[in-house]
Amino acid sequence: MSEGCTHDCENCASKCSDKKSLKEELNAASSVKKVYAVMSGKGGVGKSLVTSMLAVTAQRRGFKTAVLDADITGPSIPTAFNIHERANTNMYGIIPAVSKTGIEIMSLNLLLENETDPVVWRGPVIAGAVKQFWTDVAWNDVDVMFIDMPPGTGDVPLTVFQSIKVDGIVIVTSPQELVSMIVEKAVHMADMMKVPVLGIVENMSYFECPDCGKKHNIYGESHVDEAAVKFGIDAVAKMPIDPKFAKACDNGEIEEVEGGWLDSIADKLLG
Ligand SMILES: Nc1ncnc2c1ncn2[C@@H]1O[C@H](COP(=O)(O)OP(=O)(O)OP(=O)(O)O)[C@@H](O)[C@H]1O
Repeated sequence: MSEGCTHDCENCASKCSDKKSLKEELNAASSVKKVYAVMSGKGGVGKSLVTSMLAVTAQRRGFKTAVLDADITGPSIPTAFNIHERANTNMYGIIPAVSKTGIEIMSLNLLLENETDPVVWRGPVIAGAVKQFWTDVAWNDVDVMFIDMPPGTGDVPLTVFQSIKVDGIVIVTSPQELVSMIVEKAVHMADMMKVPVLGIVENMSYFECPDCGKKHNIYGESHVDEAAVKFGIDAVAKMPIDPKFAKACDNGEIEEVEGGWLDSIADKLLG
């Protein structure tokens, strides 16, 4: 152990001979090729909506897709995909739920007796549950997995980056946020974790009048393009405010939503 040991071998610059990786082994029966984390600076900006829509886009493009819902205390992914059953297990581990179009999903809601039960757990227990979604779930030959992260840059995002091999990050913001600051925090965390930020989505960017098609910046002018240039992020997407998104999430119909708002991000992630 070196004198300057930080006990964080993944990110420590010391050249110790006994460096240990904190990365967790994927379940032995699983295969997951690429993993992308979807982050936001605060709750309610549409991170779960963007995660779901990216997953739907990937599945439509022919990639075997999965969603790991790491938003343990506010899981909204199962509802968006109309999944309300409990998860089963077999000799290989926990079997993820499968959506109508074949997307594999794991969320704490699939393990609760009642999906309305609150999860009143401390940080390390929550972080442990997320790790188990990687080590104990039998993901079946997945090409691309999206992780719906809890908002912010706290305990659970840290655990995800330390224990799971993440290939890239997508940041979701809204025009009301101090975009530059939010993006900068996420970019710094990504740098520390040595994971590239591949795209930014500005959700609720504008409202498009259904009668005349004019776009209105309800929450003010967008600054996401400036932030993207500042931090060298080349894939930017803007999603409108549209009640059909909220309705689709609430009714479990996210796989029926059509539109290419996230194509620039999907092109970057999926090629
Ligand atoms: N562009 C949009 N237009 C209309 N409704 C939206 C839009 N984006 C998100 N919503 C709705 O806003 C609510 C919050 O969205 P969502 O759950 O995706 O946010 P979140 O950032 O994941 O929140 P949290 O981190 O608290 O889970 C949902 O009901 C969702 O359907």
